[in-house]
Amino acid sequence: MSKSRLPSLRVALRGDTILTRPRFNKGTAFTVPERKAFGLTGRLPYRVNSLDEQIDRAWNQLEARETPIRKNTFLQSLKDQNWVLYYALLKKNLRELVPVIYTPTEAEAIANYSHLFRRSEGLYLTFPQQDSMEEDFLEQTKGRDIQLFVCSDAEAILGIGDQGVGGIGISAAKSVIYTLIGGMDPSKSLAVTLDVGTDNEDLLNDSLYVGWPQRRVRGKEYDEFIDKFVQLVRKYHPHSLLHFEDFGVSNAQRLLSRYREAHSVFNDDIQGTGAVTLACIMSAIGVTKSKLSEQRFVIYGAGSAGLGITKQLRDAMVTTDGISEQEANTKFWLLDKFGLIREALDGKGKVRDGLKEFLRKDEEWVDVLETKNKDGDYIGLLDVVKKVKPTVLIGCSTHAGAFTKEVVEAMAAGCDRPIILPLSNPSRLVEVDPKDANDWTHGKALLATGSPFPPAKMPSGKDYIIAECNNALIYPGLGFGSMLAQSRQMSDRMIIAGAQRLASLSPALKDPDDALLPDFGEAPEVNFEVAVAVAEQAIEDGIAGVEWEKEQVRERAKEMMWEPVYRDYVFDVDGEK
Ligand SMILES: NC(=O)C1=CN([C@@H]2O[C@H](COP(=O)(O)OP(=O)(O)OC[C@H]3O[C@@H](n4cnc5c(N)ncnc54)[C@H](O)[C@@H]3O)[C@@H](O)[C@H]2O)C=CC1
Ligand SMILES: CC(=O)C(=O)O
Ligand SMILES: [Mg+2]
Repeated sequence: MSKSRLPSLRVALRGDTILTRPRFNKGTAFTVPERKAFGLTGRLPYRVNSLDEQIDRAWNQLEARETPIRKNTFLQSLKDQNWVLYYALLKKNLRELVPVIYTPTEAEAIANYSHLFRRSEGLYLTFPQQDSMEEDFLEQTKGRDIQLFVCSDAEAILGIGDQGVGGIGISAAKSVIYTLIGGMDPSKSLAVTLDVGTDNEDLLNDSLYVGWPQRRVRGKEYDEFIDKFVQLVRKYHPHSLLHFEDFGVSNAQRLLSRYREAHSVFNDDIQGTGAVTLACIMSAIGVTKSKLSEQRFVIYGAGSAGLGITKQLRDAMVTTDGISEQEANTKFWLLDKFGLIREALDGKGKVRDGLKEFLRKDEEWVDVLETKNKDGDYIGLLDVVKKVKPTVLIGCSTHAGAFTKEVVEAMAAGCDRPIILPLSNPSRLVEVDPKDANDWTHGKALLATGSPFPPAKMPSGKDYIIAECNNALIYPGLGFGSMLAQSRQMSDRMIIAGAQRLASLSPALKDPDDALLPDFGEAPEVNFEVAVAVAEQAIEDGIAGVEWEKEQVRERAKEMMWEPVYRDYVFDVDGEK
């Protein structure tokens, strides 16, 4: 997919300034004529390096750091110095380094944000400073063609909860993935933290905490603060994509519904996770040779991800199998902290609004309740698995180890090839180690996890590759496709088109013993295909903002993709800075 040589870039910065701007800095790769033109001859050692040589040196330095978190901080520094080198190094070692800059290691970096802090990145919008929000916003965005904002209020970072201002880490990591895997020009995206305080006691009591050390603002004040930010995005960058990440469950769906008609808004935990899980399930039912509507789904953890997955699967079932929405709803059993979500819990503050469509009838559970003592009306996962005999079990609960041996064995007793997706991140929060699920089901389970895991062993001795069912395998393509088509919305049809394209690339389609999803090492090629499908769908549905035709999508996508290669620079006082 590599492009032919790019035209020279006219740059207005020189001397120390160009060396300290990661977008332009090439370090020892500045050529002799560039060193002369930009006042760098005396500022750099003699030898001119190629990008490959720089990658080798950076890799050696990285290898010398022994722990993942130290590698993460090294890479963070490299990103602050030289974007081309940073992305080229990551691209060359994608499978090894994505876990270092994303889940699981980024969770540790975020949890220690204030202690590891070296340099700011992105846009910090803080509740008590909202009077200057427009000014602060324009300071970083004026004159820039920002096409993507990735924002978080950090209430539910991965599975590690409220991380206050450290949430900038997830916005930044998700932005990096957009570039690395989706081909997004990093100068056209901005990571944003919406610091509305934190309810994390450890952070509130930490004298080194760098965020606003107050309890979280909620209700009307919160909504107004978020709205102020969204309106700035709409006013100054009407064609941008606004990506919401790791908001708390009480706000995530609400904000998505509020803004999705008005702007191209995307909630990754709801829609991205729904899309990648749909693709994974489509691949798994290809192996079991059954239809979506023939599955019985147990979803453990009915928060943003759980509900996003449920709705995505339900909608796909209606579209692909032609059943009614009402009938499709009956294929799901959702559990949350209070156990199975059923009628008796409704009205007691135990069922969130979005879940009401999926309430199970109490009368179905009379026999199970009879086996419990008088006050015990908690219907847990094992009860549900034994009675429902699910074909699919999905975990997005943050409850480590919830899929016990008993649960997994009960599931395997109820169907031939149980589809088990413990999706909670980071790795330590996984509902079941896939190796155990594989052993307990004698290699019958079809497995995928949210963070990377090593292969399991099939009874034949063959490796079973554990697919990584993480929204990062699809959201860069969804976002890139939407931006490419300048779509006014990220529609459900665009998301389904992306998920179908991803599913069509699954290794398990060719070999049922292979992984349920493509390897992360192939994520750039896979996301390119997803982006093409998404843009084609937007054009077909008449919601794209471009003049060109569906047949041109592929070519346009190639032209728009950013690649980590050095361009030749020409000094020009009116050039870029
Ligand atoms: N693989 C992937 O692509 C993704 C994975 N996730 C992971 O899924 C998990 C949940 O994320 P979100 O949905 O964003 O969080 P969330 O906070 O919106 O949802 C978590 C839900 O689990 C419930 N829960 C907590 N303890 C439980 C228990 N013991 N039993 C049953 N339910 C319980 C909570 O009440 C809540 O409703 C996290 O670990 C996150 O990292 C989230 C998004 C994408
Ligand atoms: C992957 C992701 O978005 C999460 O764990 O929250
Ligand atoms: Mg997330």
